[in-house]
Amino acid sequence: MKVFHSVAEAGRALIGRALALGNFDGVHVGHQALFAEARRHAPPAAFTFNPHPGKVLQPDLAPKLITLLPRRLELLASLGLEATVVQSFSRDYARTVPADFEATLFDALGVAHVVVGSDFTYGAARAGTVDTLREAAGRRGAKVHVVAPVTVDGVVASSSRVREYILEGRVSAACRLLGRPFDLDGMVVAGAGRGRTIGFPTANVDTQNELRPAPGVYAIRVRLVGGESVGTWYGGAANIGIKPTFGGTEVTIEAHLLDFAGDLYGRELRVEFLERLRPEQRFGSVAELTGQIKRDVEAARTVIARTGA
Ligand SMILES: Cc1cc2nc3c(=O)[nH]c(=O)nc-3n(C[C@H](O)[C@H](O)[C@H](O)COP(=O)(O)O)c2cc1C
Ligand SMILES: Nc1ncnc2c1ncn2[C@@H]1O[C@H](COP(=O)(O)OP(=O)(O)O)[C@@H](O)[C@H]1O
Repeated sequence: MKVFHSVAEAGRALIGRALALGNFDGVHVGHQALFAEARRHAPPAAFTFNPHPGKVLQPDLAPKLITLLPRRLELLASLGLEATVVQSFSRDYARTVPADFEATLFDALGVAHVVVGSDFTYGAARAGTVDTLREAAGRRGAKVHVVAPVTVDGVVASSSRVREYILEGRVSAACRLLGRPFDLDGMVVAGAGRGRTIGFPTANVDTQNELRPAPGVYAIRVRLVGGESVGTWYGGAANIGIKPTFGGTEVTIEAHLLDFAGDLYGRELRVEFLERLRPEQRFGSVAELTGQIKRDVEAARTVIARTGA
């Protein structure tokens, strides 16, 4: 997938294409429906903003992102989009009037089809609507396709709903709306070195991702992202929390990989959250904790076998 960091850089590359518009945080099943619709009309491409407009316009209220830009682009590429335009979003850009945004799409980029969700608005004060977009397209012989909200088990797929689920630790519910497990990438850093001594070494994952699941114990899949054995998957059990048994105060994300022995320090991992197993607890002794971790690992094996990981 080609990534253009401005409309000027895209030049004539998107002429006649079907362009899906949105922030696409999380690239959930609703977003995926937009790309599927685009594909029905012409070679598909996406137009998205970075930073997220909320971060620029209301930094204090801005949500934690499900996907940082590199992951968002990776997902868009995996869905078969030919190109994505990443429009840099600023307070200045936010003043773009609807007619100028329309000119960007249909005159500068020259796309033949635009695909949006039914609640799409654009331009300063969100004055542009699906109706004004349709008129602007019609005047140039282009078409607008509006995709109805996608629901899963009666829940409308939305980035804000996915964020809510993740923050509540409801990672299997998030998975249904994302169409894949929620994941985060991070580097393995050193911890207190206690894991090995209790029989469950854990990779401490230092992530840049803004959103993390609520504290608790999870069944996970882990993929090595860079270096040796890239792409290999391991099942695992993760703890997100402060390790109250040891009087910890800082929240860490640690992953015990099943059937793995080796050195992970300095490696990059992708951790996929499959299912929440239980809340984090304070145990009266290390023996009680390790007894419980054994049971967690067995529970994780069952989940992983069921999800076909
Ligand atoms: C599956 C799993 C579940 C865990 N559950 C808890 C827990 O409920 N309470 C707790 O205090 N620590 C829990 N831990 C964290 C362990 O205390 C931690 O892995 C161990 O102390 C090693 O820490 P270190 O990496 O800082 O050396 C869990 C770890 C794993 C892998
Ligand atoms: N099955 C495994 N799962 C996770 N890490 C493992 C595993 N086997 C070996 N390791 C290694 O052990 C390290 C964790 O050991 P641990 O004693 O918990 O130390 P630390 O507290 O520094 O993370 C990992 O970073 C990794 O290099």
